[in-house]
Amino acid sequence: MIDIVNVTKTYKDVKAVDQVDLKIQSGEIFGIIGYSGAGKSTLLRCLNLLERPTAGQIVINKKDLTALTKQEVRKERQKIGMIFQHFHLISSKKVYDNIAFSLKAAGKSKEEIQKRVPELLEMVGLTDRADHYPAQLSGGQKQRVGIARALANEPKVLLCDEATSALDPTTTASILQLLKKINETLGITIVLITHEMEVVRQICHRVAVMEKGRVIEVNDVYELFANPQTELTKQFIHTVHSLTLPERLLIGRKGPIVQINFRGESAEESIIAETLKKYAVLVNILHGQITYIQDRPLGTLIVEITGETLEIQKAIQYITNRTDQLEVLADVA
Ligand SMILES: Nc1ncnc2c1ncn2[C@@H]1O[C@H](COP(=O)(O)OP(=O)(O)OP(=O)(O)O)[C@@H](O)[C@H]1O
Repeated sequence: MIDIVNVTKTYKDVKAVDQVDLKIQSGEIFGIIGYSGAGKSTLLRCLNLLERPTAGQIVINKKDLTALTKQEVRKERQKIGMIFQHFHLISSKKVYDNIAFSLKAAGKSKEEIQKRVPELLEMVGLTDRADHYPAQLSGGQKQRVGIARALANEPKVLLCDEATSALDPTTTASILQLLKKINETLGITIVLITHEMEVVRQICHRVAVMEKGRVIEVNDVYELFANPQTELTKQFIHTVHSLTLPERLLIGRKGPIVQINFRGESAEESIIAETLKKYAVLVNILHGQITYIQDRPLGTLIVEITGETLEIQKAIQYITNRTDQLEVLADVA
């Protein structure tokens, strides 16, 4: 659906985007995560040619946008909606007219506009706010207007530029749910950029991690959480799923302390109970967490295992075979 082919964007001596290759599938919610300055916004803006790549191609639905004239690009851009962190609404226009504005710009008739705006208001849950001005709305409501406006001309792709970064966690969750609904019911491909792993966890199917203009890791979101390949990805994951054991819990222990990572079905099985039945060990749970990603559990448990050395070794081997990963955090001397 969207092919980003070896795209580079340079500003004087800054390589904001550096040889990025990505394929985004139709109907996907694709996240791009990175710290400030990683090049996310620039890459996103290259997708609808708000920024023209210095090198490389943007191919959407088999059409190479980088090969089109300015006028042709303007036409293609109508098939790509965009929403922004700070909403970019017209403050002097009411909600209804903010949405009608993009329909007018696309040359829609008065009748079409009168039919379409109420549909859009209903879709984003703002039917009763049509006559309000942006200043009379909450941040979440403003973003809903932004979404309605972006969907007005029935785009195939929706680009989201840090769309929830200005919102509180509850409002963020409701906007993400709305985006998910739009993706599922209208089949629109969504590309979103964010610096928050929680946003990726909540709605993305796949994600690319960016650093210094480059994509350093791309994966299905669950796989990325379960098996991160780079330090930066691990840092992002730790913001959502991580366990740090207080130092004092490591002192005076009688057996090894192990961290067990469970994924998929193994997170829901009674592996610890079965270990206790099979081997003469005691398992003392010190810390634990289960995170759900795309409705699949990813669990981490930190336990102390005590008993005879041989039994402990057998128990560790058994747990290792049954789970995704086991790491001995502290062994007894
Ligand atoms: N118009 C511009 N002129 C010059 N340099 C730019 C321009 N836009 C971006 N840059 C530079 O390109 C790099 C990437 O910026 P970009 O905004 O794409 O990163 P980002 O990951 O989206 O960060 P943020 O989340 O802070 O917006 C930065 O070093 C930035 O200073």
